[in-house]
Amino acid sequence: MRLLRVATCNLNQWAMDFDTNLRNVKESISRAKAAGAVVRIGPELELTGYGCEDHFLEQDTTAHAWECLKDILSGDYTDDILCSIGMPIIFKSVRYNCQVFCLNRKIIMIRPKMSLANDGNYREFRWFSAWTYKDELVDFQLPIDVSEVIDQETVPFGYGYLQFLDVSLAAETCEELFTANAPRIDLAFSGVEVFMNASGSHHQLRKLNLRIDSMRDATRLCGGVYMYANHQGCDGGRLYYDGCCCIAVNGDVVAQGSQFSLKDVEVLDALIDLDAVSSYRACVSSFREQASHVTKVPCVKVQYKLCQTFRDGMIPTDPIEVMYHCPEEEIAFGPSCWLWDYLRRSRASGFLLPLSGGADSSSVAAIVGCMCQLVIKDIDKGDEQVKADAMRIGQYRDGEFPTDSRELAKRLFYTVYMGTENSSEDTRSRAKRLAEEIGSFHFDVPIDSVVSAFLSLFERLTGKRPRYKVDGGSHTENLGLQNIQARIRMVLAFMMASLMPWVHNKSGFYLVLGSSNVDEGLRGYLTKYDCSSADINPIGSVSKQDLRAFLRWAAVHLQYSSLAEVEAAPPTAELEPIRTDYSQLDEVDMGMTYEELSIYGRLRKIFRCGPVSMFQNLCHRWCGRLSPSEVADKVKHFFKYYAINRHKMTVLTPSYHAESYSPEDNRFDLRQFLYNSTWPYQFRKIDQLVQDIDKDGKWVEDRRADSQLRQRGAARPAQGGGMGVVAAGSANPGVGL
Ligand SMILES: Nc1ncnc2c1ncn2[C@@H]1O[C@H](COP(=O)(O)OP(=O)(O)OC[C@H]2O[C@@H]([n+]3cccc(C(=O)O)c3)[C@H](O)[C@@H]2O)[C@@H](O)[C@H]1O
Ligand SMILES: Nc1ncnc2c1ncn2[C@@H]1O[C@H](COP(=O)(O)OP(=O)(O)OP(=O)(O)O)[C@@H](O)[C@H]1O
Ligand SMILES: NC(=O)CC[C@H](N)C(=O)O
Repeated sequence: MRLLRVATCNLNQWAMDFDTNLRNVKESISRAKAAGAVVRIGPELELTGYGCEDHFLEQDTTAHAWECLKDILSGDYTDDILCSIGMPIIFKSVRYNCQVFCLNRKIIMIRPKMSLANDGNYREFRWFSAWTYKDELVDFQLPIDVSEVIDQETVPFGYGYLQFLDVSLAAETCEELFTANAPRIDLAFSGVEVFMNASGSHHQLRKLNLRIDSMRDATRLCGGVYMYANHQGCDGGRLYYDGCCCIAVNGDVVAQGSQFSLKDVEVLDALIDLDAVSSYRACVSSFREQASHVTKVPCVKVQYKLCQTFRDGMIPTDPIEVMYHCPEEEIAFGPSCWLWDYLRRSRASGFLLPLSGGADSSSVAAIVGCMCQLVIKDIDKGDEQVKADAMRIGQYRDGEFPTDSRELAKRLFYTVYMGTENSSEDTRSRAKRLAEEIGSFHFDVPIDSVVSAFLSLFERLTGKRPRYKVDGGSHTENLGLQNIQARIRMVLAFMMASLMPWVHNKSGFYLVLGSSNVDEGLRGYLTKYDCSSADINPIGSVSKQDLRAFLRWAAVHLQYSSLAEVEAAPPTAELEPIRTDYSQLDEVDMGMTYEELSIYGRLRKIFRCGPVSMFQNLCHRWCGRLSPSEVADKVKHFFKYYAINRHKMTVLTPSYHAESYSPEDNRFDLRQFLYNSTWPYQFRKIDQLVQDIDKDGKWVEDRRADSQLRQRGAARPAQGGGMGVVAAGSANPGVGL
């Protein structure tokens, strides 16, 4: 029996912070060795951090990565352990995203990434080239200072595998796991048993199963061992890399790391029986057939043994049940870990949140509360890094440290209710109760005097005083009066965030948290530069529906029981006067429900629908419920407001990326922001389609019959009728992960 102990890791790297990154890489190698592992893999571009973006264009970045690698190779880190280390490398003036294989203070091979990630949040082609040459490995001349230290001039560079005396291994870098023509197929046919995947992969709600299924499928179809390493944390941007390093063997996961954690380094190891891999492959007839006439893959022969032979007490690691968090937990833990990294790295002293007692800001408050709970749990478990960070941020003195999440929240979390004459006692008291449950330092500040000061100033200036709609004012007056309340809140929030530490004899500043959600952003149902303009926003790409589920979950699991009431209340901005016959409600104001908004959002972004194809899809989906002309009205209404308000996305507070239908304009959903909001061409086409449908009524009948059949469970493929129908509820995003 050939036994191989392998180790993979989650590292919390920080783009461009070479000290932190190098320390974590070294720590992970030391821990892998301590566990007896002879193979260690780290995340993609771990020495620089994955999110360096245009810093990759600077020669310094690559040069510093080489300096860090030289440092590692100068010590005993790589003695008796094969390490794959991720870094950028320039070869013949072209930059590649590489896994560098090191053993016993030498570099034995460099494998450049062959399929770059370029969808959604990823833009690797902007900084790197994909390696496409597959025929042979080429010689790479090492930088002179590295060459002198490790006494080696060149190293094989390119696509290939490492043939040790007793095992063969190869890289498959992040995106390559998800490509149709994955390298592992030819590699497996060439006898490679261990695939080492260095990843930089971010969290997105409900996505983890795609990653795990890909690894399971990869090793189920090809046999073999799959080692997956990932970043974990906020490395300086909107993404949260969600770790979950793992090891899979022949279709089973045998080790799984955490998805959300405050730890800087997590190492996972497993003992693998490699003979089980060859036995698994050799028993599949079709695998044998295909492997017998495979294209030749270049390899580097290494005269070294990595495996151990069986001894008593050496038991290969058993398969485990994979653990998935439910979406509510993902919303709780992902954003709270991201906030913790942001807080400790920004060197701020805490957060300030305008807390309205509504669903959105209450969700953000609960996420900060969850962050405090996680910090206390990790301190209890003995995590010295978390403890040191918490002591510094909370400004604990004389060896004191936090032991209670509410006490910690009191130090690093201000919440402010900023009521006006339009606010209700319900929201005011809900905000207060939630603040008590979380432990935040809460303020209840009436802002009417400031609002009326502005209105008086305006009146002095123009001789006119606007009135609310309910008092006979026009739409413009009504909006103006709402927006001034909202914007005053933003100014006060920033003022308090910068001055409250001074008031409380503390150093530093607080970061203002925003709480607009993805649906409001898409519809533009927010005041530009009001409390939606903050420093960072943990829920900016979470949908209202998911937030409501989260609130129900958090009421129980985070023990903030007031959230149940928050969730049950109808969403309202409370910017207009409440009368016996009128109270402002979000869904009425918007002219659409949050549920509808979520559907529009998914169709627009995930399924790439313009107005016409959205109309076609919804005609099908809502058939029997709405007539085509009603569907047309709804779609036009949505696109009109989406277009009018798109400019608001350009100044959206940077927010945690959680959703594949995020309309975030800066990095993810790149579109113009000045539209013809009447969409004349597209709306005319929709009108024409409605007319055609109405003309013979046949289409409606067909669709109705279809829908009845479906309801009776008579599943049959959707008859698109040239309508390009997609299932809006489908989990298949059809875009890069
Ligand atoms: N094409 C364009 N490019 C760049 N900027 C453009 C623009 N068109 C308008 N603008 C600018 O945008 C302004 C209009 O946007 P904005 O000032 O936001 O005002 P607006 O969108 O008209 O009104 C805000 C809406 O948000 C709602 N709301 C709901 C819930 C909560 C809150 C809240 O704040 O708490 C607000 C409120 O009820 C109202 O319907 C214009 O006055 C102009 O300054
Ligand atoms: N009375 C208030 N006190 C403090 N902050 C407020 C108040 N009203 C609104 N805000 C802030 O402005 C943001 C936008 O207000 P809006 O009425 O749109 O709320 P929302 O987006 O529905 O969120 P929520 O569900 O938290 O009320 C809120 O999330 C909150 O941060
Ligand atoms: N860094 C990458 O190659 C990313 C690949 C893929 N889009 C993911 O999220 O996992």
